[in-house]
Amino acid sequence: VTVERLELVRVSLPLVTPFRTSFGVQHERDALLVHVRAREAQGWGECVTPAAPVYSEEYTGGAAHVLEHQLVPRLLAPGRTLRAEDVGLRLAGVRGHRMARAALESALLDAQLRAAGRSLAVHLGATRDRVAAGVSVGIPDGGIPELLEQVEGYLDAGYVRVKAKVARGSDVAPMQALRTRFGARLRLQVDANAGYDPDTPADVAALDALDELGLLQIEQPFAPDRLLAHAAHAARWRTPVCLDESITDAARAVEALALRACRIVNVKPGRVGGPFETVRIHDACRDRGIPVWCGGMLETGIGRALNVAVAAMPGFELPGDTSASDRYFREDLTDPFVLVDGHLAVPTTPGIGREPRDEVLATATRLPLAG
Ligand SMILES: CC(=O)N[C@@H](Cc1ccc2ccccc2c1)C(=O)O
Ligand SMILES: [Mg+2]
Repeated sequence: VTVERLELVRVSLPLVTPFRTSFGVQHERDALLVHVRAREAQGWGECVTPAAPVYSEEYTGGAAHVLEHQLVPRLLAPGRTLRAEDVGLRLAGVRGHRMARAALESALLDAQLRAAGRSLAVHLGATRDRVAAGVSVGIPDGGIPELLEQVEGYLDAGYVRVKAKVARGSDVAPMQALRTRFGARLRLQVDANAGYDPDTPADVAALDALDELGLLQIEQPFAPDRLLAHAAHAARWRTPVCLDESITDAARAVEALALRACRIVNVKPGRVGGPFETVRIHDACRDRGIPVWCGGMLETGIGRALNVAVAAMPGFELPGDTSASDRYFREDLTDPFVLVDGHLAVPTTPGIGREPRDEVLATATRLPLAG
């Protein structure tokens, strides 16, 4: 497509319930979107960074800065007519900033596919027209009683599996309470968001105790770079280790698998640099018989639309965190994703199949990057 105007759009959406993880608590989603106006069509992408560098090194202010001062100028230097497939090449000289890149690449791909009248799901070779939805449950302020209440509500809503956040001091007891309340049949996994230290005996003891609870996975117990530590403990545990923050791109995924650091991968298009790196990770895991699932970063409907199309790809055989819009927002930025029989419908219209609603955009701040 030929880019005529490129803007950053920043909008904050309140969360329906506070979302606490081992790295902090969120009360709203401060979203950063890339809006591409090309001659042929418009496109939208979402940068999944948190407001602070607590999940990875990236954060929204830094992403906005690197997009404005580094990524967009490089992208448009050779000329404004380009394909989404060229973004990786044009940004090849830049290290990291994968969440910022992902927003740019997916916005361009959205515009390109809209211009071609082709849905993202078809473009990605999706094989499903609806995807099973799991749910990620934070550490509630109200402790175990509130956790049981929240999980009950999500199971009633139809979510097919529950992922519970764990952290030092909030791990074995709440998970045992879920087992006691919902029985061995509850499809339950945990996500530590890198909150434990492999060299702290008490931390390892807590994880060893979680390993006794028949969980589907233990996600990212240790820091993202500690692949050997994950491998050492994965070998001791019955419960498969899933990595999220560690898996920054396909090359890292291949190394993590070769080191046996994990047996499952949480793939997030917004984390790994965009749809094309996502396909590379999907293919690398599939070639090695490693199941993947699509994680979430509290995206608005823009990022959620990308995730749902990705979750419909063949290798995404495990339910992910692509929950319905109302899990996070009373009013989504786009038409909502609604849970039906525990599944979300994959958009079939051109591009990502969602765009921001004008009334919510009215509250947004715009930063022109190229025009
Ligand atoms: C659904 C889920 O658990 N997501 C992340 C954690 C997470 C939590 C809170 C966030 C807030 C702002 C941006 C990104 C965030 C990511 C995860 O899988 O590890
Ligand atoms: Mg995670």
